[in-house]
Amino acid sequence: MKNILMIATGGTIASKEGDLGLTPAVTGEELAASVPGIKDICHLEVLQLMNIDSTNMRPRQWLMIRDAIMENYNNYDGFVVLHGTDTMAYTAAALSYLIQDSVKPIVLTGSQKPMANPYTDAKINLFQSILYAADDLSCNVCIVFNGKVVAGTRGRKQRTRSFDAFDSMNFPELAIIRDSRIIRYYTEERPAPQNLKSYASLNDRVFVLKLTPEVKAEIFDLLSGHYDAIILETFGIGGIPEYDDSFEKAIFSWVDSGKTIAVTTQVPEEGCDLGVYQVGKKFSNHKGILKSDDMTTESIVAKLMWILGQTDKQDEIARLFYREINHDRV
Ligand SMILES: NC(=O)C[C@H](N)C(=O)O
Repeated sequence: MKNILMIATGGTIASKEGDLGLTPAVTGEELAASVPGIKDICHLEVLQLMNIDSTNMRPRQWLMIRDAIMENYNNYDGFVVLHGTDTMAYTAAALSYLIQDSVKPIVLTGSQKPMANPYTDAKINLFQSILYAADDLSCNVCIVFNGKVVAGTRGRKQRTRSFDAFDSMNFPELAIIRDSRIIRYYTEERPAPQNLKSYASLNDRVFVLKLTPEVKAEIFDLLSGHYDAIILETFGIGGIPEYDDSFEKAIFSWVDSGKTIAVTTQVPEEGCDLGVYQVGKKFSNHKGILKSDDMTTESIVAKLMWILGQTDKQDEIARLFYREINHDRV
């Protein structure tokens, strides 16, 4: 029987109604005890790492989760991280970069309703996550939620209330789970155990700038003292205003000074291509401007924090950015 470590971090799944609203209060042990059938699948142990709403989850907590997994890596066959849904896509992406080529699955899950709610989705999500983590064919970082298995770099919280909270963006779901049956849509290449790579540093000076009509390019100057990288969410497939030259100047001087910029789109699906319209093309081949193609913004944030935690050399930043990791870009 497989040994699975469940790492509890909080979220709605662990929440109770208090005077000020829902807040995490239930332990991982109590959550596991609420779900029938776990003993038939695996031997489960629980580590209570923190108990927070994922709104309060930051890179320092991503590193704590990463450390908990790496410290226990040799003693378990798989890991389930209980996590709030609001920032789960960021954490799943961050873990995808911090722990690469893991033959042992690292599964994130949570719920839209607390475990104690009579109509909760917590039991099935927890059960199916453990089932997936204990399956021989599972590997790498993923989200298991509402019967879907989504690669850790492709998740997005798309709905605030429904049980179907997560979608897999611009990439097929890896599998679906119906009751206790895993139906795989995608055969993952299983990494060789000796190829496991883990990283322990992040640079959190990464900012997402969404273009809106009339936003001022001076924002780049205001950001430069605080951030090393900007992720620019352009219009459509890659439009950047050219009614004057302010954006061109701001963007070129940002990258020419050695800082990082990754260009993406604010449209949720199908990705970015700066080369299509005149309003993007001049940025498409300028040295240092990174093209995000079909990556999610959550993954770009985590990837740049990981890359800038390893290097500040522009060529190396580009090399790592364009390397496909856990299906983050095709
Ligand atoms: N459904 C949830 O888990 C939402 C909660 N606010 C969290 O992200 O921690």
